[in-house]
Amino acid sequence: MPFEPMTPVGGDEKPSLSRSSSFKRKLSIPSVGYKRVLVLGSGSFGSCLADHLADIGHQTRIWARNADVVESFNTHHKNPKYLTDHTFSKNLKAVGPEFPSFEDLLLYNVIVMAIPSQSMSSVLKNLVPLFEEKKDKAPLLVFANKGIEAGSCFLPIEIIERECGKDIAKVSTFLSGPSFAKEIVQRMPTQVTIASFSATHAEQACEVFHQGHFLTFSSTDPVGVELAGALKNVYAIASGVASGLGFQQNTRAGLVTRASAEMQKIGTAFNADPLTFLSLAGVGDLFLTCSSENSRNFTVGKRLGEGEKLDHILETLGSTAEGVFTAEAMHELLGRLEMSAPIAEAVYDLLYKGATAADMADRLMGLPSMPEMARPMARRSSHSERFMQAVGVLSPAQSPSATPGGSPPVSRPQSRTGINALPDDK
Ligand SMILES: NC(=O)c1ccc[n+]([C@@H]2O[C@H](COP(=O)([O-])OP(=O)(O)OC[C@H]3O[C@@H](n4cnc5c(N)ncnc54)[C@H](O)[C@@H]3O)[C@@H](O)[C@H]2O)c1
Ligand SMILES: O=P(O)(O)OC[C@H](O)CO
Repeated sequence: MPFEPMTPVGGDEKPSLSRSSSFKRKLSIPSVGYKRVLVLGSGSFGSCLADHLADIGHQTRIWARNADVVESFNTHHKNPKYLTDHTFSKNLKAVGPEFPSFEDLLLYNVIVMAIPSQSMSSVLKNLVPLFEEKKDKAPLLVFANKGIEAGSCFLPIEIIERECGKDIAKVSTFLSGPSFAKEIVQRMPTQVTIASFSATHAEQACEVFHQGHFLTFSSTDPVGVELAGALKNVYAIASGVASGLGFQQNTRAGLVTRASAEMQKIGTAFNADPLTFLSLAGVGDLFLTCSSENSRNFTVGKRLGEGEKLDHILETLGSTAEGVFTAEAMHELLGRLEMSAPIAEAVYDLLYKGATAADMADRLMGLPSMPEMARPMARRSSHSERFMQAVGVLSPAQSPSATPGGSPPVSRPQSRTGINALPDDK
């Protein structure tokens, strides 16, 4: 589908927030100018981000692998499967069901990927010829998925490095934070983090998305942001279980706080900045997802707590609950890290080992008393070191094998909060 000349959609006129609620802000032209954006993935999140980007003036195409979805977007401005009540921006056009050709991919200067983490790799492979051709002039890449790949236990940035190389991984950007798609399409005020090892790319991505109802904050801690986004889904399942069992606010607040401590501890092993876990992508998304039935992960947990079987829940959920896969990957990862995280482990046993919701509650409330706060400890594993070396944030000279008798220097600032290492660290 050819592009018009690079002017704002609708000429010089600012697009209006036609479907906004009482919260209306004047739109401004993004400071990076209008872009040609391709959104890959036409589920809830890809659709809502494409709607936002088209509405604020970017020439936006959404790729759907289903012909009916393409037809419905282009004819009725509707997604027949997700966010079905919403009428999408008339400026948004769909392409597909075939993946865009190499020549078409050359037209875009921003590519947003909103494919569930377990399928991300297969879609990413289609972009490799583009990256090989464009080398350091690759389009700005924004990844919006929140999960860990089962089997490899890879974060999205590691999948990118594996499929596309470290040069692409280093400039990729990751959008995360408290952001239910169904609220974004209603133009409810939403705030997110966009992170990259490249501050320039993170800031550029922020400028593409930033508008009155959708605020962006940049970060240079993509690993912390991705870990937080993936892990909160597992803890949302735990919080849902508590709700399904009939527990109330004390339980949830305690669970979320201990979940935050587990997340910081795991983050430390990945050399993530502990402060990231206090950000929008950290506690922001953790609070949101652990406290709302609009969360699919919370819903899975709640239905398990009420006694439903996992297979039936997943068959009838109708949308992706990343936490189910991430719980399995996290179990494997915790083993490799030689680290315990009792809540995450209890979710794994509930999903994969036949434990019941009541078993889970007994186990977590049967933990011994312990100091709540412990000194932070950097517990980097060979898993995280391999990855950090691959993307160039750790040189081989800094690895433990090159540092007789001790851990290598850790480049991130040390936490003063003291809550990122739990007292049961081995
Ligand atoms: N929905 C939200 O509110 C929300 C918010 C923030 C982040 N996210 C994250 O965004 C990611 C996508 O979630 P979602 O809510 O859009 O999921 P969804 O279940 O609503 O949709 C998933 C979409 O991906 C498509 N898809 C799956 N495998 C594919 C493949 N191999 N090739 C092409 N398309 C494929 C499906 O057809 C579907 O359109 C997840 O990682 C999720 O955690 C979602
Ligand atoms: O519906 P969930 O549980 O996948 O959560 C969606 C988003 O991650 C919320 O920020």
